[in-house]
Amino acid sequence: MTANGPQTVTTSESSDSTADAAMADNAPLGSPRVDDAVIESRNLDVFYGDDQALHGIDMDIPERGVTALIGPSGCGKSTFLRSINRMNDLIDVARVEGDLHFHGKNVYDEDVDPVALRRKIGMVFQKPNPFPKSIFDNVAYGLRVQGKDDGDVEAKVQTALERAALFEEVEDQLDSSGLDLSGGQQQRLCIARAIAPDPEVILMDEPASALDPVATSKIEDLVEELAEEYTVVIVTHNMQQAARISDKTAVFLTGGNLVEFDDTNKIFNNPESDRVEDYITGKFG
Ligand SMILES: Nc1ncnc2c1ncn2[C@@H]1O[C@H](COP(=O)(O)OP(=O)(O)OP(=O)(O)O)[C@@H](O)[C@H]1O
Repeated sequence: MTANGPQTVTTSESSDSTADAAMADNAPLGSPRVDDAVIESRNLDVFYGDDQALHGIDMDIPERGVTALIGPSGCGKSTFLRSINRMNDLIDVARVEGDLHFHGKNVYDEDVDPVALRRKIGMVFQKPNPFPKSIFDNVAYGLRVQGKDDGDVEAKVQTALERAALFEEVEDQLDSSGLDLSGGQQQRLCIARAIAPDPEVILMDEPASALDPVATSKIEDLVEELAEEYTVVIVTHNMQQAARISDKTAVFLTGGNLVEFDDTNKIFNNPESDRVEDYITGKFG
């Protein structure tokens, strides 16, 4: 943890009844706990300076499948996503309290190396951001950082490009710049770059919002395929997209609260909360 990095207060093992009551008050509707959780958020608060962006987030993310984070602008979806692999460490004023467990280990413990963590929990951003390097070098980048630049690198690059549904389109131009690809291809290249180091979890922050409908549909198909092997957590503004591709949906609402978390079918067809129903049906956005 850097001097400017987030501070952590461990609260999940507290037996203090007041703390338990406070957590219960904040508990989202639906089924925030799952049996096969790979990520467990417990009473997670995130602050930017004096402003609190997330309040007591309590949520389990199951292994494999797609978990969608939805909600109006500014409700803290990206902040929560970045908390999972400690990308908020890179924001000087960000501070995290509470626990975020990955396979039972709090990622904010002092002995966790955030760089190693991000190899296990990769990230794809809203705007495709390939490096100004060749297609091959973009995908090989993570492997080289890991010191895995052995004889296997070519095979691993090919596998990652295949998994990202891009290999057939670029196999004759692996030495060309990644920046010469179309927007949709660039985003699939970024997905290939994220999966080359063989992560377990892929975080996606509105990965299709900068793309046209055809490229968006390819990304959606790809997300569903990847979810057979990886745990995918995706932020999206597009409710139809969340309904189409996710298994679980978390609804955050203004003020940084997780209001409801449940199976996607339940959230979209029969939510517990009236506010979630109003949001889903477009009464506010
Ligand atoms: N780097 C930052 N510094 C200060 N405040 C921030 C920072 N990033 C986000 N915030 C604030 O935290 C709150 C949550 O923002 P966040 O981007 O997580 O919301 P979001 O739901 O992902 O929004 P959007 O859908 O518009 O991307 C907002 O009030 C935002 O202004």
